Amino acid sequence: MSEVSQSEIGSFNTFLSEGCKLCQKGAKMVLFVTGICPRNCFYCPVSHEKRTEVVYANERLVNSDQDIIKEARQMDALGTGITGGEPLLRPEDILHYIKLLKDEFGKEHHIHLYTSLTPDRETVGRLAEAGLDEIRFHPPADIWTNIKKSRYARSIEYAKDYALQVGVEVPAIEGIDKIAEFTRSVDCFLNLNELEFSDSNAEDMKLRGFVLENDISNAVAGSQELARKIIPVAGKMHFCSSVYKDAIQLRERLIRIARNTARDFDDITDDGTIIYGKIICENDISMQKIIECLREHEVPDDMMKSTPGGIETAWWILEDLAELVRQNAGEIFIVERYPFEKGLIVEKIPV
Ligand SMILES: C[S@@+](CC[C@H](N)C(=O)[O-])C[C@H]1O[C@@H](n2cnc3c(N)ncnc32)[C@H](O)[C@@H]1O
Ligand code: SF4
Repeated sequence: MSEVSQSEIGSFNTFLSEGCKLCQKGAKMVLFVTGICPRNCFYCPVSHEKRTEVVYANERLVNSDQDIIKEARQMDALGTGITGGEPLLRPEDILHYIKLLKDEFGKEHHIHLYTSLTPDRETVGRLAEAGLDEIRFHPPADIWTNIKKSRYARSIEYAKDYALQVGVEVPAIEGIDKIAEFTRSVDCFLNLNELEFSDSNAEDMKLRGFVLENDISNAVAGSQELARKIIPVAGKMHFCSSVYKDAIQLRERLIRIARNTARDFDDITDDGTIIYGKIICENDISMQKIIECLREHEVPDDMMKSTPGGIETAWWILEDLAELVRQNAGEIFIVERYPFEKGLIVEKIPV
């Protein structure tokens, strides 16, 4: 057995694909291409609203190529994971997006694709030629016992012929021992996701007797243990825990966005949110008076910004000058919010 590395929050692996390494740094953009899918996995996490012909780059609804480029720039993405629904229902769109991202960000921008289909040699060749770096197959659970004789085995061989990094990615449920034997025999990596409850699958999962592991995540009890059991038979494997996915990857992505978009006076927290001071001004005259007051106290112009209805500055400047500013201001606050344009406010503390 290869050496197993573990994180303190449940993930472990003997191998990490390039796509996973970038995802762990929060440097992968998620490009969701069509919510339509011909499969019917009982554990499907795709929300009912998204099961239509939509494209999202992270949480941004995509109406044009520029939306994708903007989102990738905002988070300073080093790569993209293309997911769905079933993205290969839209092969021409996928080829277009791969070329778009490679043209814009260079060959080094790493792209991986999820699919539950079994593309033929020509399709795999076109994906590879467009620049795809990694492909992860998701065979439905009812064929796991016969996977060696399935079309997945063929598609995996095509992908290897075209020098793609190839893996199988499935949730850790009963039957993964068959998948582990298979991935070892064809020498591709195996990614196991800790099975999770979501709004879209909760009813089906409860009916099948699945229960939550604890109160702090959506993880299903027993999924992690199943994954641990197959470490000795799996070759190159990685188990991604629910907490890891939610807590660490999201936090790393927020921190990247914050570093890329924060103004000189924003403080970035360890959670990837930003903190600043906000002065509400009742009219233009009071705004002007406050700007003059800040300047008199040697606050440089790049440490304050006029916004509709107010002025934003560093939280510590606001605290220092609170008594002076208050004479002309409406309310004054310290604000913590997500680092996007119009990002959700986490907390607003009156000063
Ligand atoms: C969300 S799917 C998206 C791409 C595509 N629809 C597919 O299933 O391959 C990506 C991966 O998520 C995992 N997955 C699906 N449902 C899950 C669930 N309820 N809990 C944890 N992982 C899940 C599967 O391992 C799958 O390969
Ligand atoms: S293949 Fe993916 S999108 Fe399709 S039903 Fe299964 S989990 Fe959902």
